[in-house]
Amino acid sequence: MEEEEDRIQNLRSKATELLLRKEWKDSIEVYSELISLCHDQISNPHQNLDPNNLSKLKKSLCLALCNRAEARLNLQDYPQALQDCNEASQIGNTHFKTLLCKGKILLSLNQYGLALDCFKKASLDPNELENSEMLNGYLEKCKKFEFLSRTGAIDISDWVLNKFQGKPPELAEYIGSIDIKKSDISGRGLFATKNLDCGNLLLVTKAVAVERAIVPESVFQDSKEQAQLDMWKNFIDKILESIKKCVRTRDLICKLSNGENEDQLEVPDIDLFRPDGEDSSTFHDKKIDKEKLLNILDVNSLVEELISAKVLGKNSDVHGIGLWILSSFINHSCDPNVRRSHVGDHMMIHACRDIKAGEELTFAYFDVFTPFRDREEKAKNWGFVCKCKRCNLEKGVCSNQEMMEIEMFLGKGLDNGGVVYRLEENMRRWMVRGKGKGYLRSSFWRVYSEVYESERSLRKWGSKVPLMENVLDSVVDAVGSDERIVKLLMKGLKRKNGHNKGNGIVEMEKVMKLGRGLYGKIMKKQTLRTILIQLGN
Ligand SMILES: C[S@@+](CC[C@H](N)C(=O)[O-])C[C@H]1O[C@@H](n2cnc3c(N)ncnc32)[C@H](O)[C@@H]1O
Repeated sequence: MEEEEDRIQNLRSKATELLLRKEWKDSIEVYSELISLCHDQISNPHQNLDPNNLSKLKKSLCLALCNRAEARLNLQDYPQALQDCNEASQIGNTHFKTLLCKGKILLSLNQYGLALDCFKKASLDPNELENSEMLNGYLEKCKKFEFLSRTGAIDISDWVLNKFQGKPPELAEYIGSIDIKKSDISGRGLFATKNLDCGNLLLVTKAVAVERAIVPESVFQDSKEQAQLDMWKNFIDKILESIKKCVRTRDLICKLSNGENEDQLEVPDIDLFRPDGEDSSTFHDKKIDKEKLLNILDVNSLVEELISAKVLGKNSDVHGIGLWILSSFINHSCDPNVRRSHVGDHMMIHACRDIKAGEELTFAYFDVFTPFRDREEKAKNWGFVCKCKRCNLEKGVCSNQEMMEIEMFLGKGLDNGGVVYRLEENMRRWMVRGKGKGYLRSSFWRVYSEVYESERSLRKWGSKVPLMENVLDSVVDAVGSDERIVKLLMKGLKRKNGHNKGNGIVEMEKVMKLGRGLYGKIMKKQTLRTILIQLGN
């Protein structure tokens, strides 16, 4: 018996030393040995332990489990760390260290409400007053995140005003008024469950993994391709690592499309994707083969679009690829109604126009300011034929002989004003009206924008082409807000009002509405105004 006690004592000292040295993997190994020794001692029927020894053993076991959980937490192995904490709580359910560790794990898993309960319980321990400042920090963070995940009241103004420097703001995950349903476009899609205003936040979701690399535009094509290949390989490794650590992540990834028989796929309950929802124990230990995983990543991974890169023209050489699970249910449309923006590893989705309850949410997988045939090619690279309303309409128009001629002229450097004039004339003859006009103008955005940007073109064609404001209104109506529209509008305003006279209130209101469509209502009005003015410079 004494011998066993000495062994326990030795293992404990060794493990503690490793833990203090932050040698997580080694400390886990020694703690595992210690834990199984404690288990053997407690359950051995020949031991005849007196209550005092039994209580001492249980205390050692509880502490070892909790310390192993701490080491696992540091390796981001949350499910196993949580299991250790749960076992430790069965032995001593008010053990301060266990409650603190469990709270930290739950916070990392974005389970804010449950984490808050742990920290609150820990704060009741009268023997831990010296830790109250640290505990208050966690309590405040949990309360803030719990509020944000319930309301989506996110404001990133300070970071934006600081020119996106420093660490991006910490965001809570948030699922707004959305649901997963069968889609008329393909397979499943995300849908609005209530009427939404342009700019409303719908989803904040953290990536399973993101891999970023600097790929300078100036390098040779070969080096660029190699850098992208390396990035993709590292990204896959990161995903494999997350899957190995967490059955829940693996099961959720398994629910994504691999591009085959999408219409037969089941429609999962959106609650499965809520961090505070299902417990990981309800998930099944299914295997996912590597080929299926690669197909899933191929269909669902997205390239980051960084706000800072777009607004300030900075970091444009930084490329990132990531997998965001819930937003992977969003189908593409060339006439999208939501947009995404990226802050750190979080993707935020907001309405880029007013949306009616029951409408499917769609964003653009690729640039929609390009002619039908280019988009058709891009969709093909994604592995699908686009079934959106706009493509259906343009498919008919674009097979028209005259339209083909116009497209041919585009490549031949013909006067852009002439192309716009012909296109407008033809739309009149083909009786293309309403949204259809906006669709075609968006498809030929390059020529329209070049005409409106050039004083020379405007002098020559100004009386024969429609007013820029009318064209921009129809394009916004067709494809929603876009940086390029705001840029042109701001330039037009400058031209009209002169450089120093400021912008008209009514016009600025219009630009602000476009800004809300671009970035969502996640910034104070003044901050949004500042970045929109920068966009026009
Ligand atoms: C990221 S997933 C979108 C969610 C998917 N529909 C599902 O059920 O999981 C991308 C896949 O959806 C389909 N898809 C998305 N947008 C589409 C569109 N506009 N037209 C046709 N298929 C589309 C394609 O099969 C594409 O590979």
